[in-house]
Parts: sequence; structure tokens; C-alpha cells
Amino acid sequence: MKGVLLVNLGSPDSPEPKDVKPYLDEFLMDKYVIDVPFLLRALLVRGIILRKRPEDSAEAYKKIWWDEGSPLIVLSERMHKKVVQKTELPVALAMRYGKPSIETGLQQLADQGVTEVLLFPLYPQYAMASTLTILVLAEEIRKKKFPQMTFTDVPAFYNKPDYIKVLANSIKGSLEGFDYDHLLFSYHGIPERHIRKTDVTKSHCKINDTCCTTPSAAHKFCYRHQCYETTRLVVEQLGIPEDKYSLTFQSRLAGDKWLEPYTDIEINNMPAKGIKNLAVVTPAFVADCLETLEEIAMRANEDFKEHGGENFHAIPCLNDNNEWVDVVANWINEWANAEKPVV
Ligand SMILES: C=CC1=C(C)c2cc3[nH]c(cc4nc(cc5[nH]c(cc1n2)c(C)c5CCC(=O)O)C(CCC(=O)O)=C4C)c(C)c3C=C
Ligand SMILES: [Fe+2]
Ligand SMILES: [Fe+2]
Repeated sequence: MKGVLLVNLGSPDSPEPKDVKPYLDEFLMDKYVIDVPFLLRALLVRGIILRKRPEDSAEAYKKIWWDEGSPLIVLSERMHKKVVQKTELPVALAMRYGKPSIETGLQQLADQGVTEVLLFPLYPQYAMASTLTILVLAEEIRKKKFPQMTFTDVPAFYNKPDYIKVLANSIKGSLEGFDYDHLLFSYHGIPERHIRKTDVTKSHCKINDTCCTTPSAAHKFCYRHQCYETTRLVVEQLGIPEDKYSLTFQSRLAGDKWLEPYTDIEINNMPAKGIKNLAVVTPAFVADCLETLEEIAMRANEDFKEHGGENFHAIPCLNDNNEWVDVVANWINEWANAEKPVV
């Protein structure tokens, strides 16, 4: 019997340092997130980052936390519930870090007699710190606990026409009544090293002006190319002129060189360039979370205005948008009814 596991990133159990610390430990000790040898990673994470960051992150989480819990979890649950209503298959929801775990999700499916699982990472663009780590962990768990199961993966859907259409429609709807000077596409950043590591050609990704727009087999796993493509396809669909939008990367951690340009720096420079009314969309996330609600809708908003900006509009993620739910349910139903991969 077939079934589906939707997987997103996850959140701490509460916005208190005692819960944020173990969550960050699980997250940052993942070798696909901080990809250095174990001892160095442990020194960095446990010896340096986790000394101060849990308190700071907890403060940020407190600002966005809802009565029902973490927005990321609550929104993913709402989306999951709607998807369940639109498909005949058992569909479970899991998180890569924290709860509900991937093991719990697979157990729920196994309890319903599922042996063929569609693994659905809820990330439009592929990255080793997001998509790959889900697939690797799920496979480890499968081998140990559910050897009778088989997996099919939903690949990154950054350029799929039905996804682009829903994203473009959602941006258009959200921008109604907001006369923007500029639309910023802000994607979660990753260290440049991650791009080189996932370059299957081992020579294409130079992270320069041309590599991500020059055809290459590397693009199947190039996060930067996929962010450019999502942006290109959406602006094409919405007819947004070239001088009215740009693309940046947010949420960098100190240390490595991360993908540029950086969202915070670009936003702070915008008012001096005449951009007074700014809209920001965050297409690396399908559900609103700390990175969209606190970093963008609160912090970037304040910074923009402190630097002379006037109006700031954070466009919500797709969340439980009905059109998006339909797309997800369609992909699932296509897989349910066919032997070939869905998307
Ligand atoms: C080395 C560090 C990090 C990499 C690489 C990274 C990649 C990455 N992350 C997401 C999605 C999310 N990240 C979120 C929070 C978050 N991310 C990092 C670090 C890296 N992410 C940290 C330390 C945190 C925790 C918060 C903080 O202390 O700042 C979230 C929000 C979670 C929530 O509970 O709301 C999401 C979602 C992607 C898609 C990605 C690679 C492309
Ligand atoms: Fe992150
Ligand atoms: Fe590239």
C-alpha cells in the first residue's frame, strides 16, 4: 500500500532556552548543515554557538510564537490536514528536527499498512542542509526500523509550472493595494561551500555571474541556480520589469562565506537608492517561520524604516493556501495512480 510523508524543518518544543538549546543542538550537529568533521563541529556548536545562541533565539521565537505553538508547525499541520482531505492515501507529517520526528511519521504510515512511501521534502529548492539531510535520515531509519518499506522522493519543485503559478498568484494577491517600488526575493542563505559540494560535475559551480544561468547537469542540485530559476519564472509570469525586483540570501551565520548578496545589507541600502515602498517574498519556505516572521517581517521591516524606507510589506508563504494544497494533493494523486515519478 502507498502512503506519503511530508517533511519540513521543525521547531523547538517551546520558545524557552531549555527547549531551544536541544533543538539547535540537533539541527547544528547535523553534518549536512555544519559540514565539518565531527570534533570541529562539536567544538563550534557545543563549545561556542550553544553558549549564547539559545537565549537569543528563544527571545526571537517568543516574538512570533502562537498560542497553538510554533507557526512553522501549526501552519504545516493546517496544510497537512487539508491535503489529507484531498487524497485517498495515508499522509503523515514529520519534521527533520524536533517533533513529530521522521521515525514517528514512518511508524504512523507503517501502522496503516503502508509499504511504498512518497517522501516529500517541503522545500522548493534543493540543498544538502534541507532536502538531502531529510532523504539520508529517512533512509537510515528505513534500513533500521522499516526494512519492508520502499521510498520514492519528490524532487525539488523550484521550476514546476503548477508551483510557480500558485506562488505567482499568491504574490499578486498579497500585493493588491500595496504600490511597491521594489519586490525582493529573499531566500535562506547557505555557505558557498555547500554549492561546491553538491556540484555533481565538480567543476561547474564557480558562484559567479554566469554559472547559474549557463546550462549544466550541476543545476539539478544547485541551490543558487534553483533560487534564480524560481525568481525568473515568477517575475516572467507576473510581468515584473527587471529594475523592479532583485534576489538576496538571508539568515547567514558568522564564520563561512555565505551566498551573496545579503538580504539585510541590500535592504538597508535600498532607501538611499529611492526605494521607499518595499515588498519581500521568501520562496525558500513554504510555511512561515522564524526566518520570515521575525527576521523579515519584524527586523528587516524596522531596519528598512530606520534607513529611510516608508512602507514594508512581507508577503506570506504559501502555508495552507488552497491552491497550493491542490498542487500538493495533485502530485500525490498522480504518484498514487502511476508508476513513474510525480514531478
Ligand atoms: C549552518 C547553518 C544553517 C544552514 C546551512 C541552514 C540552511 C537552511 N535552513 C532552512 C530553513 C530554516 N532554517 C530555520 C532556522 C534556522 N536556520 C539555522 C541555520 C542554518 N540553516 C539556524 C541556527 C536556525 C534557528 C534559528 C536561529 O537560531 O536563528 C528555519 C525556521 C525554523 C522555525 O522554527 O521557525 C527554517 C524554516 C533551509 C531551507 C536551509 C537551506 C536551504
Ligand atoms: Fe536555516
Ligand atoms: Fe550554479
